[in-house]
Amino acid sequence: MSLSALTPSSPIVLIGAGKMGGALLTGWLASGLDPKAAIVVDPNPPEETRALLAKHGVEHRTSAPAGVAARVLLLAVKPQMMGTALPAVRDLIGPGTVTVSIAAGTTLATLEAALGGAIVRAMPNTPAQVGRGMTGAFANPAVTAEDRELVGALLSAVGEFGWVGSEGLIDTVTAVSGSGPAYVFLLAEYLAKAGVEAGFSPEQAERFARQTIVGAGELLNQSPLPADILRKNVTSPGGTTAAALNVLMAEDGIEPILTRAVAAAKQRAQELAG
Ligand SMILES: NC(=O)C1=CN([C@@H]2O[C@H](COP(=O)(O)OP(=O)(O)OC[C@H]3O[C@@H](n4cnc5c(N)ncnc54)[C@H](OP(=O)(O)O)[C@@H]3O)[C@@H](O)[C@H]2O)C=CC1
Ligand SMILES: O=C(O)[C@@H]1CCC=N1
Repeated sequence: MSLSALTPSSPIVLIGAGKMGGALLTGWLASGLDPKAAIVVDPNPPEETRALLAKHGVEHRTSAPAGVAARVLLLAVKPQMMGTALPAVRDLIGPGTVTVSIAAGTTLATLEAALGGAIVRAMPNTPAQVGRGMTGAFANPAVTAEDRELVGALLSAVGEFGWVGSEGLIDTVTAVSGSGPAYVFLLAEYLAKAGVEAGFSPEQAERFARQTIVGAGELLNQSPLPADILRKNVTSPGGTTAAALNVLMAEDGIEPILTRAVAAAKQRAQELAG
């Protein structure tokens, strides 16, 4: 099913159009969503979203409109705002509505108690802003095959998309790919800092570190080889990379740290569930 299933009388209503909501809307519009088939509800959208709404003529409301039954209700507010947001959007739900929440931690049980009906929990990430996201999703039993197709089309509009087999795995998606871009950006920051230590100017360090992450990511993207082989291809026996990897792959190196970081993110997702 394509986004043409969404029409002015059967619209998608986006609640919260900040970083993620704005990225999703950008992808939908680029994938052919009729701007008249979208309504955005956000009391205070950021400047980029305001420009996007103005450019495409998408209807913007500061609170949920009356008399609208959404085909898709997409919740993209912070988990901490859900308590306020959920009662305010209940009237947007009709018999054919599928609700999609991208909030970290907010459970299907919470969403079902507040809204009922067909509900999907999804977890995208910020590379969705450039159409290179990774999104995982899990649906409750009320979600129909048609809903799944439509939700899949919406989430595929900003990158890769896949259903996961249990709700618990959404917290794993959150910890690995939802938060994951931050881990990669931190690596870019620290590589640049280490470059300064090793003699670069800050500008040089930023350029060489950034392009290394970009280039390695693109090689990983284009190559059929798995990450460990690509790593080994950089590593000459007895060479410079081996010297660095001896540090990074030591017992107290990057693996236990990353494992702890992902576990901490997953635990926080579970805490956000309340
Ligand atoms: N950022 C990320 O990397 C990812 C975030 N997520 C999830 O996406 C959700 C949104 O995150 P993000 O886009 O980063 O957050 P943002 O703060 O950028 O966007 C949320 C937007 O919703 C607005 N808002 C607040 N309350 C309401 C309301 N009651 N009704 C409508 N709009 C409201 C906010 O306005 P105001 O600023 O005035 O509060 C803001 O414009 C979160 O639940 C997060 O867990 C999921 C994947 C990745
Ligand atoms: O930090 C967070 O809670 C959100 C969810 C995944 C990425 N950002």
